[in-house]
Amino acid sequence: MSTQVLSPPVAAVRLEQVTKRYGSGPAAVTALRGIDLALPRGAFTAVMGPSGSGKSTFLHCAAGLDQPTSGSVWLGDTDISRLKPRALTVFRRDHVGFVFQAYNLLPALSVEQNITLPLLLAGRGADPGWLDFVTGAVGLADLRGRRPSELSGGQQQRVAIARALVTRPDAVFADEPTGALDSRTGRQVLELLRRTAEELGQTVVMVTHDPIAASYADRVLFLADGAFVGHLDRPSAQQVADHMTHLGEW
Ligand SMILES: Nc1ncnc2c1ncn2[C@@H]1O[C@H](COP(=O)(O)OP(=O)(O)OP(=O)(O)O)[C@@H](O)[C@H]1O
Repeated sequence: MSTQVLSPPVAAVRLEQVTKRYGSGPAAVTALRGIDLALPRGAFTAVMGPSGSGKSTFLHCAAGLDQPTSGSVWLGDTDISRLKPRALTVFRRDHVGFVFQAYNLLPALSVEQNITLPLLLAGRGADPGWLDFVTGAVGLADLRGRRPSELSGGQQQRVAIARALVTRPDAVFADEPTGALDSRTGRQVLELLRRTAEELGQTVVMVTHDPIAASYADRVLFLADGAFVGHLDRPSAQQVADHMTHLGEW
């Protein structure tokens, strides 16, 4: 009888003993304290925590925008903490999607040109089927020729989400993606992020201050003083808010 040995699936995002210190000597600040974390493919994860708990630092280290002081960060099967700056830039462009509070669209380019910009920069052609799918999924099929100035804030954020998805990245990292939107438009953007995880199997990691935004995630991780101190699965906004009050001021 043979025994089949199945290797565990590779996590989309994995941090091993990640520490981040800013500065040195008595003024040094330890923003992340030995983070160990593995996020499965296709999961929508929200990260919450009080101001100064290390959320932005975590996102920047996990997404390869900043280097940890020690420890390793893996995206798919690549240890990005070992990459040299040039290789890291190329890796990020091809394997990581970003959505920020500011949409960062290029005003002179059309919706479609903004969406396909990461492919252009990578010297890759767009797969027309995937481009159509992504553009339709974010509800922009009829607006492909418009300029960003001819779009609402929510529509501009949807262009940014499509741009983040177009390379089929290992993970999409979102930093307060609804911070500049009214609550109704914000909910549509959150619903879209949730659908990209559910329907496209896209791994999404979102940092937010907003318990309602966090309640759209499969799992909410709580960060306090540079360490993860708990999580809630598919919580309501009220449960997230209650948990946050236990962590102190926010
Ligand atoms: N470039 C930097 N130099 C020195 N200290 C920094 C730097 N960036 C962040 N810090 C410190 O690291 C800690 C974590 O900061 P970080 O911005 O990651 O927290 P945060 O949870 O995102 O905060 P907020 O919710 O207020 O945006 C804080 O004490 C902050 O003052």
